[in-house]
Amino acid sequence: MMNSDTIAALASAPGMGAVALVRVSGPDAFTLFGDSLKAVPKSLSAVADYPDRQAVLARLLDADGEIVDEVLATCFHGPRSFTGEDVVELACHGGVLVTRRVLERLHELGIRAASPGEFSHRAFLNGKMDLTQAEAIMDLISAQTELGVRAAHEQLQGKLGNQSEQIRTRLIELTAHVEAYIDFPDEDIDPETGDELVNKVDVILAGIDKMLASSEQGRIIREGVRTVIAGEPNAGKSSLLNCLLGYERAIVSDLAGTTRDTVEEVVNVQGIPLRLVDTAGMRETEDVIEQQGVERAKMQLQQADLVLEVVDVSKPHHRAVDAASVQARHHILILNKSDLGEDSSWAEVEGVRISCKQDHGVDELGNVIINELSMGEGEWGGHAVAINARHQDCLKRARVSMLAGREALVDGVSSEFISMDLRDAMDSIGEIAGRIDTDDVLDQIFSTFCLGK
Ligand SMILES: Nc1nc2c(c(=O)[nH]1)N(C=O)[C@@H](CNc1ccc(C(=O)N[C@@H](CCC(=O)O)C(=O)O)cc1)CN2
Ligand SMILES: Nc1nc2c(ncn2[C@@H]2O[C@H](COP(=O)(O)OP(=O)(O)OP(=O)(O)O)[C@@H](O)[C@H]2O)c(=O)[nH]1
Ligand SMILES: [Mg+2]
Repeated sequence: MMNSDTIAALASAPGMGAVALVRVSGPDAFTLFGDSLKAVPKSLSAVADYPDRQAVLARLLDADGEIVDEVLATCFHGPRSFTGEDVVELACHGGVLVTRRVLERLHELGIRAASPGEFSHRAFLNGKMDLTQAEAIMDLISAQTELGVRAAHEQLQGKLGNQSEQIRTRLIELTAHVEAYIDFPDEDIDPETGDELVNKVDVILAGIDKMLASSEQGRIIREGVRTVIAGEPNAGKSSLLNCLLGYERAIVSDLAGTTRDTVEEVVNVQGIPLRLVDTAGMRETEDVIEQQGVERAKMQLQQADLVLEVVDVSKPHHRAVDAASVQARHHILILNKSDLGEDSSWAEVEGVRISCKQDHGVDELGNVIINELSMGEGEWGGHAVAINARHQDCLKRARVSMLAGREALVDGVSSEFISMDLRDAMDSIGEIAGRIDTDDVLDQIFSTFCLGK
């Protein structure tokens, strides 16, 4: 069992900062130090005697008794620690060489290097947090916007895990009710009870659907919206990218065909991360390099969540982006260069009128984007917890089982079969908080964590 090892890793960023934090966790976290960690206060001889959760000035010594580093050591006596095991945290001097020496010394003492996510994995196995909370830690670290941080914090507090557990509790009650009939094979579920059970199924299904409804928001918060700026050459696509970013990232010129390769940047629009991709203007061309640029633009269009199609509103109506080639669910037409006056052919056309040159209408465009994505405070701000792809998969499977169970109920199928569907649903829901996952699944989830977590 992995938990018999005592492990160590750098918890802070490597090679940076004045102080680096090295975490040691495991059953022998205190004893393995032996005489190698010498507290400055003479009254403290063994690490196990250090006062719980108090920083102690100490010297880490090598095999010859030479100083490896002067550290502040803090002991957390299990189970009251992050992992639930005995933990020693060493606040060392920062710097690549010092921290490397400290880790090497720990390995000499029999403390193994932790793998990515191993601390969180242990915390999970020791019941310190559920799987959604463990996932929230990584979301928190990789959050790109305030909203991302807020959503991760809510999940870390257990909101999502509680929601799924609530559904699971309802399911347990319902299953018990259905299974009460199994012991009496001659007794069918009477119609009145049948209706009552169907209602209960529907309440549970509604709960599942409510959680599922946050999946797009979840993906947007965690990964950002793949936003592709496309249109004909010279329409002002690169100007729009620069406008949204607030600095001159891409080359802008009055020559059609300026942008060749795609240019990618992340921009924060009202708390929502947009992964902006500026592309080459779409046109038939003899230029081989430009042709490749246009090919790349087309490829980007196929992967987009949101397409910002830019046209030059001062010129006669023409659209280079073939609407049929856009698979994105969200598509916004941007009528740029409104400062030059609008050609009458655009009069009836709906879209957002802006001028990148005068920085006019760009804030309004932000509002339109947020509305288009249903990410406004009103729609979204109230319940900042959003599910990830794994949760979505569990919920979808639960949904399928619930629908099968519902059908069986309505058809008056024997309660044994109904109960099997309900139990499948229960298992799928349980996977969200990590109740019944196999070691393989857990290893896979935690291996995506960063080292030291
Ligand atoms: N120095 C340090 N800072 C850190 C962490 C850490 O591990 N070490 N964390 C790592 O991510 C985060 C804090 N998370 C933590 C969560 C729980 C416990 C803990 O000791 N829990 C015990 C005691 C709770 C109590 O006081 O009652 C427990 O759950 O039993 C520690 C850190 C951020 N800052
Ligand atoms: N008057 C006016 N000119 C603009 C506006 N936006 C962009 N331009 C100008 O239009 C020209 C083309 O702008 P770009 O941003 O390079 O256009 P693009 O769509 O990226 O062009 P390609 O990369 O060649 O496909 C530049 O001279 C810009 O200064 C605008 O709102 N008003
Ligand atoms: Mg360009």
